[in-house]
Amino acid sequence: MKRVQEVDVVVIGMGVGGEHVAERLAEEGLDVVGVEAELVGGECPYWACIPSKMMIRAGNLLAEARRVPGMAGDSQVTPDFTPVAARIRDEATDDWNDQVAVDRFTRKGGRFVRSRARLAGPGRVEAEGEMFAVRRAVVLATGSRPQIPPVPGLEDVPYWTNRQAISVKEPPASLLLLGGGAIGVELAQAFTRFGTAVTVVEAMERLLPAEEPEVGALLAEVLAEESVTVRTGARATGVRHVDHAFRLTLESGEEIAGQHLLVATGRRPQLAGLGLETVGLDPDARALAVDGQMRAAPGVWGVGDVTGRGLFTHVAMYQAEIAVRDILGRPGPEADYQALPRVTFTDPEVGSVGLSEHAAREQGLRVRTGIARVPSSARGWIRKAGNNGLIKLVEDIDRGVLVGATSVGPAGGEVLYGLAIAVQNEIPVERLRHMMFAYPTFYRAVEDALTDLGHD
Ligand SMILES: Cc1cc2nc3c(=O)[nH]c(=O)nc-3n(C[C@H](O)[C@H](O)[C@H](O)COP(=O)(O)OP(=O)(O)OC[C@H]3O[C@@H](n4cnc5c(N)ncnc54)[C@H](O)[C@@H]3O)c2cc1C
Ligand SMILES: NC(=O)c1ccc[n+]([C@@H]2O[C@H](COP(=O)([O-])OP(=O)(O)OC[C@H]3O[C@@H](n4cnc5c(N)ncnc54)[C@H](O)[C@@H]3O)[C@@H](O)[C@H]2O)c1
Repeated sequence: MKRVQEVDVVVIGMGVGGEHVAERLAEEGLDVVGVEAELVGGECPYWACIPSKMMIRAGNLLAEARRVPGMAGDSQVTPDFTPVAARIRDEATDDWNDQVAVDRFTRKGGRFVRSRARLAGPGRVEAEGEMFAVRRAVVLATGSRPQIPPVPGLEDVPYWTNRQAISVKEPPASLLLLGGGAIGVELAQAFTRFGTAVTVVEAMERLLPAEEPEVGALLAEVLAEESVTVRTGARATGVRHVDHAFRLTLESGEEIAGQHLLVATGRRPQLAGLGLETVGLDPDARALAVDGQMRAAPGVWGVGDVTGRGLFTHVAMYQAEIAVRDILGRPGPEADYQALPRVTFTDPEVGSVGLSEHAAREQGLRVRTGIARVPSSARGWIRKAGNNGLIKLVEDIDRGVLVGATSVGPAGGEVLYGLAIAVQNEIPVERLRHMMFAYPTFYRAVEDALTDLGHD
């Protein structure tokens, strides 16, 4: 017979989403148990956002230094990955030790349990041989895991996921990257800048296929200029690992080789083994269905990647705050994803918000688009080397508001901010047209894109 302990809240999974809920509720004085099977903080600080952005920052420095000739003198760049790997170990992950995060939570009054937890009926959670009787809320924040495609042979070879790629001490001599999505393009560029021979194999017709088609075309050009081999519309039909090398066979019959193989073909919510059926939820669902207040079932809330909405840290944090409010019984707006922003941190950065032109048309909207190219703007022309980019706006003609926008450029993710405000707040396009745009900023290209609206 297990010991039963009464608590107010149990949070299962202490990634960015769960950690935020657990800390906030503990601060509010609730009796909170946080259960984490691996590291408190989850994927983002240890194997994802933060260390990958450290690699990217280092790669960007190399790229800027390589742009000096013809612009500001001479430069000779000798890449060295040692400081990058050291920064990831020392500053980002504390050598994959979460003690600081555990202490932060317990100092706020929470109780931490390192275990894999599961639901054991309404208001019941089992973890580390203990049973918790939960008075107020169970929060499911179990995140996502890599989705591995059914390529024959893949299960038998030592492929990498983001975890191994992030943990390297040296860049590989060559890398096959299966998947040209967010991870694929970010890491392809970061590694090529350190001398890795990278080949990206993307099944769809373009890189970042969920983004506007102009984005995939632009990124393919940028990556090709940096010696990345990009194979789009390419399906892998088999893989072997022979003599310390991976050999990937494509549908065409061609075989490509690399020292390592990184599989970055998407992620799927982590629901297996959670005991969802014990609270009347579908254990085979693709994602945890939640309402606008993050409720999944009576007494059960869900936040973060597990909900399948966006799979971004900022979405997990946004949902976490809504769940906290709701658990505390405080009123507030429901989750609203109409202006969900995304930024892929390539150079140029790819920012987008709301609907792509295709998605808007699929929804039956009458749309028109406007495009401006960053190199044609004053700031882009001044910048010269490394000035690739574009602004694309999608207007709902009937309402006269932007429903989507894309901003690619040297500061594409930051330029997105104004566009996100416009989409979120449905500011009339007519009013945007009469704003002043500081000269010569990158965001001034938005004015050109507004002028271009309707001139398709
Ligand atoms: C390479 C890479 C780069 C990324 N870069 C960015 C970026 O730049 N910006 C951005 O916004 N997003 C980025 N993301 C996405 C971001 O990492 C995720 O959206 C974010 O981590 C989701 O947080 P989460 O709390 O939902 O889940 P997670 O961070 O996955 O945390 C879930 C936690 O639950 C634990 N867990 C699971 N099951 C159980 C159980 N039964 N019991 C106990 N614990 C359990 C897991 O061990 C894990 O620690 C990136 C992802 C990857 C892979
Ligand atoms: N900057 C950021 O915010 C950032 C960066 C990295 C990752 N992430 C998050 O992590 C998640 C996972 O990243 P990801 O790049 O793995 O997923 P993704 O969904 O962004 O891209 C996966 C890509 O793999 C392709 N693909 C799928 N099966 C394939 C196959 N068999 N062969 C070849 N290509 C195939 C898809 O068409 C897609 O382009 C993303 O959805 C994103 O939410 C965010």
